[in-house]
Amino acid sequence: MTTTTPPPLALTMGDPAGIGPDLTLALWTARKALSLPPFLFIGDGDVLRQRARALGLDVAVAAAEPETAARLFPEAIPVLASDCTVPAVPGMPDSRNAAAVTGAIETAVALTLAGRTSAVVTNPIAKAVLYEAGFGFPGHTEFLADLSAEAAGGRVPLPVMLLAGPKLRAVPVTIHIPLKDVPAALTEDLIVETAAITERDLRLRFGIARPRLAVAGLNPHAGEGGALGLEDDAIVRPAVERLKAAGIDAVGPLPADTMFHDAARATYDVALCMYHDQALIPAKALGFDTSVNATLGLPFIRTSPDHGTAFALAGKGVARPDSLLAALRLAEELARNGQAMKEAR
Ligand SMILES: NC(=O)C1=CN([C@@H]2O[C@H](COP(=O)(O)OP(=O)(O)OC[C@H]3O[C@@H](n4cnc5c(N)ncnc54)[C@H](O)[C@@H]3O)[C@@H](O)[C@H]2O)C=CC1
Ligand SMILES: NCC(=O)COP(=O)(O)O
Repeated sequence: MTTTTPPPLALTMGDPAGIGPDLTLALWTARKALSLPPFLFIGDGDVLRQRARALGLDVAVAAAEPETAARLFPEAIPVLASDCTVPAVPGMPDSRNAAAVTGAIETAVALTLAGRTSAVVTNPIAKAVLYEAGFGFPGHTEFLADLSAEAAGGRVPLPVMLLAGPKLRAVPVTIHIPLKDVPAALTEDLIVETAAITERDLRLRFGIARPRLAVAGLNPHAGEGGALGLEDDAIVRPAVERLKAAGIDAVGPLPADTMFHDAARATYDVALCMYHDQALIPAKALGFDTSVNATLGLPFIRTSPDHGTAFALAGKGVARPDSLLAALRLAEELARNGQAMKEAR
């Protein structure tokens, strides 16, 4: 059993004009009551100071390194600088600050891979704002996979998006692509690889001894025997058969419209969905404030709130910090499980 204090979580700034700073401040202000896990905020300290003033919060901010963050945390928000180019105005994103946003993510990954922070927790980014500045990835998920290549042995790992909440865990097999491109992107291999990563991470990181996977069909009624689409029988069903042959507890293809009600959800640990909204609509409908977006398949732990930048709420003190809190707690738990696994080896 270890007696050492685990490294802090690395919490990235996200879009400085979004609600990330509000949520960070709200949680830190309630740190004692919440027994908040210590984090190192990677971003612009002035953004936190200015937002605290706007919200009437008495918050101290202190320059820190991972090694000093936990000691400083009771008195101040520890900040490792990734500074904005122009002042951040709540609700008014500016692509000139893109380098500070993406730089914070890069730093968080590097620190976590080096073992100096225990997990990456990301505040929301606005994808379109980053695209304007030339960001070449659809979102965090794909960017984080790219940043993992060296640590993963030189190959960009397949990142798996998991929405995890108290009522549902759901994984979209295809992620940030237009709906019209989904059928072509959906292959037997992609389903099998995504399912295998999900099964392994649920077992090893989440401690579910034998995860039960429910695999959704792509088409209405899972294709209705081919009358409503061919992909379910041609692609999804053979993938499920391969998973079963590999010893994974998988069923499907299931009609997606009847797999998210209470009784259906009780029969599985994770729903494997064929496209983004098939997974994220039920996840957010069942737990917008309690679900966490975690990335599986990476050589480090990453979690995030399930929501976005909510620009209309930034600087107003009304954004709910529950999902970010859940993300910090899940990151702490997964890091603890990972540490216990290492020590048990
Ligand atoms: N992990 C990430 O970085 C994510 C980023 N996004 C980005 O966020 C931007 C805005 O996306 P939207 O689709 O508008 O989603 P959004 O999640 O920002 O907002 C959707 C609705 O939920 C409300 N809302 C969101 N978070 C809230 C909170 N904590 N408390 C109270 N109400 C909250 C908003 O006011 C809005 O009505 C986009 O640029 C998108 O790319 C979206 C999802 C995740
Ligand atoms: N809708 C979920 C989302 O956009 C989050 O994506 P990511 O930035 O975590 O890849």
